[in-house]
Amino acid sequence: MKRGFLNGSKAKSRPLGPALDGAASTNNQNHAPKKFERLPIGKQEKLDLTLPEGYKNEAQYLERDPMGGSMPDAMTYTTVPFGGPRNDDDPSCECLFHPGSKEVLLKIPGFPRPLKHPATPGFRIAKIPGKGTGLVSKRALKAGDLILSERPLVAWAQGMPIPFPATFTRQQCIQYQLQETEKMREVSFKRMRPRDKEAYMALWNCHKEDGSGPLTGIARTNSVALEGLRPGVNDESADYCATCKLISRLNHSCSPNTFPRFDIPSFSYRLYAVRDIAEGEELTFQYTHVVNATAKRQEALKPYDFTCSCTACKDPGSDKRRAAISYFSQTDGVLLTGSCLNETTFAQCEKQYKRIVQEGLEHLPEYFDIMQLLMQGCIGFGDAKGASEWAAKLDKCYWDEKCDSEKLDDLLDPESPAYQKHSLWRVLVDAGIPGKPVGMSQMLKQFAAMAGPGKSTMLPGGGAIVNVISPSIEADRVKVPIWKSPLTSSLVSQLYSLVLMALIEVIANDRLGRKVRVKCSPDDTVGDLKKLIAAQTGTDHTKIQLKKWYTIYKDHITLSDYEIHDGMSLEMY
Ligand SMILES: C[S@@+](CC[C@H](N)C(=O)[O-])C[C@H]1O[C@@H](n2cnc3c(N)ncnc32)[C@H](O)[C@@H]1O
Repeated sequence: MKRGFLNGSKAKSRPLGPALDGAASTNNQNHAPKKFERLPIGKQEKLDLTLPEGYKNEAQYLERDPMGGSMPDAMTYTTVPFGGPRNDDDPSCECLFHPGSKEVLLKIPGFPRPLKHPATPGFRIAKIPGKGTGLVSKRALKAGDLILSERPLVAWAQGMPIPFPATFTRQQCIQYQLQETEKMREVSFKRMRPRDKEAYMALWNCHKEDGSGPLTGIARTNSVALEGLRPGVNDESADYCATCKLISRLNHSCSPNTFPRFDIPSFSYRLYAVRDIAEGEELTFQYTHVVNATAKRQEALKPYDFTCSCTACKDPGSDKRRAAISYFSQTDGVLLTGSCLNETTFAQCEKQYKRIVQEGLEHLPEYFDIMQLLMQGCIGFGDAKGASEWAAKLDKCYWDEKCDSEKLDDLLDPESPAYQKHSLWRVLVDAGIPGKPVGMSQMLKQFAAMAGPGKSTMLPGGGAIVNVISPSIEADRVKVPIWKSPLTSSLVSQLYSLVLMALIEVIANDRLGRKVRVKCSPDDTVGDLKKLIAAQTGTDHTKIQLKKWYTIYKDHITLSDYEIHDGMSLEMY
């Protein structure tokens, strides 16, 4: 499962989930996988491979001294805790790391720290009709309750540095990748304790006939995304997939009621309830991006050999609500901040919150974001009671990495003096009620604050160019026009919509068939567009060339002069 399972697009709402031990979306294309490319999602066509004579995988895999660090250019086998388990009950995890990952852990004082267990376990293992084994709540759980903590059995690099014979087709490369991956994992497996080996081999495997070996098949069925350990390799494919004895038994739901958050210092997952759960209810997780429409979700779940029959899959109104959730978080929601809400946009945020709850999508980052906005809006309107109710909900979102209880502490009591001192206190009442003017400089400051340090340029004469980098849309760019008259708060929110509408989306295709989608303004120059592409791909913008047929686009010419329009595809070299 790539619960948060590794479905590969936006880290923000990345599903965990089994099966996705490899998230390349390019598996149908006829090119060799790149150096760290993950194994593609889904079942593969099994092929008999004959290697070219004398061909050998030269990649280096080292079993190092337990306290030693990584070697450049070599993968490292290691056990957490380093040096092996400290006693029989100490959970251990066998790892295959990229260079640099082990160093991240060596720097953490007291690594690995003890696991944080709930006072009483919140689950039991049970047979679930039609789903095999699963987990069920042992007692009534509240949103934010810790259900269990678990160190994975294995944490393996998803993309391995496997060189491919030049004569191989893409499908042959994938088969070779499966075979070589299995060999590397066998070394790791041999290092495990007998009872951990047994627990691993007892897990479900839906990749028995596609050329995946047993270790890889089980990892592809059960692994959970593990991020944040790849300082040496600037490539998403260099993330890890972890397989657990318990969490890997969670079955899928499109409205999951749990989320496993990985805690690096203790090298363990903490499984939280994301809403109230009744005693005896099945505990579930998402295997794929659940904001997608039903048909798309069912397609993505095919490799797991089941058809999802959860409430959302059967509710004809669900797709529309999920599309509205997605649309809001990628458009209006991106630009709104607590200090620029008004009655209308606040009401839109409330609707977004209700849709998320109705769809049972509390595990998504969007749930935390919208509640934060609503809390800030209440502060801006001078409503401490309303704000404290949102603060109390936010304070329980332990599964979300943005949850910071210390910051919320002061806001739990509506009588707290922290409200009067808050930088947003009554800003919407004092400066932004409909009809009251909001200064140009105030609006620009809001845009600049959204963009973050160094992302905006104030223009002489009163305009600004702001690059808004939001977690959900990675490189959106907003041009704030020169605005001479004072603005009311409702004009400001209209302006946000206008700015969004004015943006076009251009698709840059590279030679390997990968697509980079960029939102930009028709007034942008080709040079600007290259910078936006570079911001998404992590490449140097001066090295990018954009073409369409025989036209090589020149940096100083605008997109509208080249008649580049919304939805147009360009070739990128
Ligand atoms: C990661 S395993 C989950 C644990 C598994 N049920 C077991 O017995 O070990 C994934 C497999 O569980 C089953 N499964 C998961 N979610 C399901 C669902 N919503 N409906 C039916 N089967 C499901 C499928 O067989 C899937 O391939």
